[in-house]
Amino acid sequence: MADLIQEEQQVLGIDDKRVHLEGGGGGEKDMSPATGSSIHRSSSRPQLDVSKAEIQSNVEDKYPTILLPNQSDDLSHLALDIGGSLIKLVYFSRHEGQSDDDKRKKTLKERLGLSNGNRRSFPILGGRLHFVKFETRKINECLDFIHSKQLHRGGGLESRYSDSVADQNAIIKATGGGAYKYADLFKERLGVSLDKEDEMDCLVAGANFLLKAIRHEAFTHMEGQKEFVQIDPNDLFPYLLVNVGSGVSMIKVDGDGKFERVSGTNVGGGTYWGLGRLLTKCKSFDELLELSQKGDNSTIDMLVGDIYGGLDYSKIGLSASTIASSFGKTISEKKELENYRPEDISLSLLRMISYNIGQIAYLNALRFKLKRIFFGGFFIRGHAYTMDTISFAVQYWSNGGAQAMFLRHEGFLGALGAFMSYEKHGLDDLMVHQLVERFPMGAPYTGGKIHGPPLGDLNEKASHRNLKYLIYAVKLLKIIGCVLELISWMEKFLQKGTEITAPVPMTPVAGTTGLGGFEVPLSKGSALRSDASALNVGVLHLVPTLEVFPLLADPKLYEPNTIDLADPKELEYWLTILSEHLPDLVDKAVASEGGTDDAKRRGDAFARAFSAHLARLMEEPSAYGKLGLANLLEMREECLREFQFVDAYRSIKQRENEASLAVLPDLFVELDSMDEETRLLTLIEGVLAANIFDWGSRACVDLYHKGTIIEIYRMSRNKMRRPWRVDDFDVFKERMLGTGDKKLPPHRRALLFVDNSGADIVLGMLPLARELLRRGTEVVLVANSLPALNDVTAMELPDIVAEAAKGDL
Ligand SMILES: Nc1ncnc2c1ncn2[C@@H]1O[C@H](COP(=O)(O)OP(=O)(O)O)[C@@H](O)[C@H]1O
Ligand SMILES: CC(C)(COP(=O)(O)O)[C@@H](O)C(=O)NCCC(=O)O
Ligand SMILES: [Mn+2]
Repeated sequence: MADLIQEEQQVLGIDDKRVHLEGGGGGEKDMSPATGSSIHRSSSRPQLDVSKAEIQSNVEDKYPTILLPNQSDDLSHLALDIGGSLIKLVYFSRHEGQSDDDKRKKTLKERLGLSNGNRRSFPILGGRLHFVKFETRKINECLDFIHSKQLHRGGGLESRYSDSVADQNAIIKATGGGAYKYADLFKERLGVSLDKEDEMDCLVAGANFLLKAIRHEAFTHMEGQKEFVQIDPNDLFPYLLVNVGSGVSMIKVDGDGKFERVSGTNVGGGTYWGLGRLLTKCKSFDELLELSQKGDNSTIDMLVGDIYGGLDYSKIGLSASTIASSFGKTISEKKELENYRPEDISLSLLRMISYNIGQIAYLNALRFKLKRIFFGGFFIRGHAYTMDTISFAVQYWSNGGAQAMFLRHEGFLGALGAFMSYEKHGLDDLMVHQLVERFPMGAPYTGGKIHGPPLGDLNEKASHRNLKYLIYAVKLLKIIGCVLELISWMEKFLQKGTEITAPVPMTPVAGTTGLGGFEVPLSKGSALRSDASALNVGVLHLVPTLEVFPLLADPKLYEPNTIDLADPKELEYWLTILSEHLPDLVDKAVASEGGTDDAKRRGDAFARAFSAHLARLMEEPSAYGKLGLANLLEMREECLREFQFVDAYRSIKQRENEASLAVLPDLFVELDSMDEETRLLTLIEGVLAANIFDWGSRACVDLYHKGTIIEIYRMSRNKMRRPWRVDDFDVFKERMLGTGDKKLPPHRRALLFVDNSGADIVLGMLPLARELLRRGTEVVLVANSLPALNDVTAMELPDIVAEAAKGDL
């Protein structure tokens, strides 16, 4: 067993079977001096330079940092798109723990109670892309934001440069008309120069990047139904990009950097907002959009039926309910503006402009024989009615030949494009799986503390607590997606325990639209959150070391979500499971932090925030993009982490590891008494039997109460009857033991992907690893880098293995 801790032993970190190729040994693909930096290019701007990288390690340091000798602190990380209506910001922040975050790491280390040792570390390289927007007329708020986050100073908050000397040379990439208009203001207020990038170049670069790099970025929206489309990056071009900002640009895109602006219209987002404001006195765009949801446009629009005495004009295919003339009814001399409902005006206007844009887009697609049209720009605003109207126009006029698609990062194309124009960050080289979208889960992660007493006794009956969470969830639901407001709301809520007014999702309205073909979509998917910053666009986490395991039979087909939650029944089932499991999880999380008052408060806040997300998903399954089970579970872990629960199952894992380690020597004796063939079968049966110890499964949790670990393990092992559901044992046996005289050399290296703590790793996987090591095979244990339920993490493995080795005499 001492073999297990020999130098060859490596531990890799994985997130759902995507492997971080990091840590020591041969896994450090991205850091090896030999491979150098694949994203290194010569340019004036610095980037994440991984050439000559090495792991810094000394005996006491369990978390040695990765030294990037060629890495400047000054990562290019902010770009702007200053449009006629809105300023869009895209900025990059490095992952915590990479630079000056050692303090946090120390406390994490202390909290986990980890011992010393000369072990390899698993730092997370990379960073996050954030998306924020401001109204152009409130540019000062934007300047304040940039200043408060020190985004204009190259290295962000952790910048070494503390005064303005370095800033005088700072350059920020900027696009949109405002890059010209406000250049002096930026120089004056922040001391930075705006490096102007062409708006069309940026729109195209942003769209191409998103469509290639983000899974399920594009979707269709027809009659209230959103469907994500997976675009094949090799079959993307040509397409028509329609950016609906203040005005509308239509661009035929033939490749990266290959495009032509073929058309445009001055009837765009600014027209809807401007005319709408004049006609309805609305104070904000969202208010105007919200009004439209309660509108009935048949009081404003002149329908075919109004002209034809209620009849269809079927000869040319027009039904009585088709709009013949937008706003045509308002010619009536008997009525003035105040006699019309603002709701109806807003809907009529929205429909007129959306339909017109859809129609012009189609005509241009026809002109250039383009089948796919992507619509971006903040006019879309993820609004169901807008998207349905555009889709309807495209579909109707093209007879189904062309398809309208929308983008989740709709309004950020230009800003992303400007961001990409920094030559050296190498973002464009990234593969699909290296960007992982994460959503702020509601914790006051800006550094604010959760104040006040825990709300309610955590030992209350589960059902009561479920109900309580549900009520809070409904309240919280009103504000999810609105990060900045959410934080202050959450803090206030926890301080006072009273309801604070928050933006309310709009109620469903159904009615005639005169659109000729479909009704006003229900509020499903159309709820507006009056945020100026967040939409439902998550932060894109850039994880340059996250790779799909290359030795999978077909890595391209790898899909971490084993269950697709697109089926409403499946979704309801899982949301219910997670909801029911919540009180139990909170108890464990609180216990893992010593059951302190602070932990209880955080536990309570976590439960409310997570319930709110569940409720939101129940209402709108695609609120956060395409959803699979793995995403849902990851969301829960993210949420726990945001509420500072570093490892909710820590004490359970410890207990189970100890219990399993205590019986491991007996198991070794039992295994060693067997002949080779029986032992091999018993080992594999053991792997299968031990894997049932999973706290994610209700049935298993019930089982735990019925016996000791070794009893349950033996019972399960004895119950194994071949053939198993997936049974390759005969092939495996032949490879391991050979047939007759034919013996094969041992495997050179085996990667064991390990799952749960306790019996699974100790009684299942380690005996198998030991067997392989005895045969001279190098063994690599591959585990999650971050805790998830009772999963064993890469960081925990060395201690477990060391303990196990003690029992192998
Ligand atoms: N919070 C908001 N304030 C103003 N306009 C908004 C808002 N949200 C969406 N819009 C719509 O988006 C349009 C601006 O879209 P955008 O793509 O940012 O264009 P621009 O680059 O011209 O600012 C506005 O004209 C309006 O129709
Ligand atoms: C001038 C613009 C490129 C500016 O971009 P915006 O701020 O609207 O995003 C755009 O408003 C536009 O394309 N307008 C339409 C002009 C026309 O083709 O008639
Ligand atoms: Mn724009």
